[in-house]
Amino acid sequence: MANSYHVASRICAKSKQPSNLGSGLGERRDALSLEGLTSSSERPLIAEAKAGIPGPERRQMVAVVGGGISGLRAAAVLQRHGVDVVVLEARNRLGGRIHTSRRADGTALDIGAAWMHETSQNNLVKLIRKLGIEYYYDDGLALYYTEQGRAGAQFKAKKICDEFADYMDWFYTKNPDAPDRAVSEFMEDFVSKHELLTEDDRAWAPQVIKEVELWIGTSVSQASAKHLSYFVTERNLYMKGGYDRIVDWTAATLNEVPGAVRLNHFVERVMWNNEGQNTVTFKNEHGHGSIDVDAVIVTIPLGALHRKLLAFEPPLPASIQTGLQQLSYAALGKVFFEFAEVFWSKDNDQFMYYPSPPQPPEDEAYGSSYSSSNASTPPDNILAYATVTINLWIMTGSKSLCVQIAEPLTQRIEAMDDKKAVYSFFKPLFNLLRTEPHRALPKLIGVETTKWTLDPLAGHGTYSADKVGDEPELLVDALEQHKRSRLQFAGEHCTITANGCVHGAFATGETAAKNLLKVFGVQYDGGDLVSLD
Ligand SMILES: Cc1cc2nc3c(=O)[nH]c(=O)nc-3n(C[C@H](O)[C@H](O)[C@H](O)COP(=O)(O)OP(=O)(O)OC[C@H]3O[C@@H](n4cnc5c(N)ncnc54)[C@H](O)[C@@H]3O)c2cc1C
Repeated sequence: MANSYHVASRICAKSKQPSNLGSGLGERRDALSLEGLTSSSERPLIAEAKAGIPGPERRQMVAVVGGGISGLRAAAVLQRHGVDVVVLEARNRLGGRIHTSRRADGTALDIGAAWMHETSQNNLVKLIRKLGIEYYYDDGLALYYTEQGRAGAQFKAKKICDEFADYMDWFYTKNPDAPDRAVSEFMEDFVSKHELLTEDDRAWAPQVIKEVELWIGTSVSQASAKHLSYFVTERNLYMKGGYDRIVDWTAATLNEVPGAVRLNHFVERVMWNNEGQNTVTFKNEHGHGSIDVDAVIVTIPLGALHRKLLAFEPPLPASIQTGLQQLSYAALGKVFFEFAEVFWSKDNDQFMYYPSPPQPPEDEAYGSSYSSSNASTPPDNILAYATVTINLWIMTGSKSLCVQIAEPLTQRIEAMDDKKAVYSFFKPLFNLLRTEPHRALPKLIGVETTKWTLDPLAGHGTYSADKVGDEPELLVDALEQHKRSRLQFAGEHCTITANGCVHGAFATGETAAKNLLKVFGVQYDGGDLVSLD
């Protein structure tokens, strides 16, 4: 997630079934009740829309594959310009990787996106007041922890990470053709050559840089040094009132048109060409069906495209295929723990934990301030990983913590069904977060784990990430080359600016719609409150 930060201070199987796996914590079944029409009744509807008026005055019909924020925005912009749209969404809800779970009292809990990032440039912020959405800027100071407890002076290692990020940026600007390297490898090199660092600095800076794992969703041993965006200045706005409010606003005009939004429609195949005869085949509860349209916008996640969840006939242009391959997909996980009492600091928005440096050989260890444990192997529990724990007591008023983790740990934890085992794994972290007078941890009320990595409709992950060797601009360049095509793509992976983010995805939906308006010869109206230009 190049230009954003998910925590705080800082992109066929024809027979594949829709899984409707909810990515955790229950699907929202009630919000949109439009059930898919049967394939037999769809055909006359579409045929009606396309029939009769030849030439430019005939209304165009666009199929949007996927009802996440990018697909909904694309469809809404086209609809506003008089284009007929049909959004085909495989799940029983809209929003995709925006998924708000609501309690009986209305309290919102976001299982997917939870923050608006880059708030100074993010036009979606304008919807906060307009829609009266409760929000919280989590600018409060974080507390830092290591295996030994609350962190001390060694956390000037954070400043060394800032210096390292500056250095990487400068290095690749000066040497654009230098080979890409893993962030962790580059960091080891940096600290070993830096003459003015102490032993502590050299040991801890590579641990502290792991904090970026919680923004990008992948480990520093996989992350690209060349493309790492390291942001520490932006503000982040927590969507206390629930991100689904933004989805509902985006989908509002679509929901007014019967048949424009079809849930439980799993698209299997897109047959496309640039002459205007495009066909989308799908599966729903009634069986298989197809829709003939003038153009198609595909918004399924990058991870789903990688796994060929959807077939294209003819195959995609080579440049788009290459672009898709040269961008990776990552997995941020969230684990929610509810307790009977708040035993952690009520004053801090979040708690950052850094794992101990690897133990040096015995004869070098004397006098060092590495791990207090004598184990030469890291513990097989949460203390071996960098985590950020979100204080939901402050955010939502619930006696809950949300621990955010990155791959490969995300896959491991999300595959665990035994909640007791999950709690045991995380307990050492909670012991560190205890404040007086809590000598023992209070009763655990509940544990919930996200399931994005088990979800084919989310591409078995959460958002795009630049891993070593990736060339993220290739996909964006390829999409630009094909901007007059009747097959468009949108989604968080289709942008460099704000990629991986809700506002980035939203903007790509608008861009895909504008591209098709040009193809159709329809004048763009200049945009609305939240348009980028
Ligand atoms: C855990 C997590 C935390 C995040 N945190 C943040 C955050 O704090 N801030 C932020 O800005 N962003 C965050 N993001 C990223 C953000 O949620 C996404 O970038 C954005 O929602 C993606 O929107 P999209 O339209 O590109 O894709 P999606 O929302 O994934 O929409 C694609 C849709 O296509 C559907 N689909 C898939 N296959 C088919 C098919 N064959 N037929 C029909 N439909 C199909 C899917 O069900 C889905 O609804 C987070 C994401 C996750 C998962």
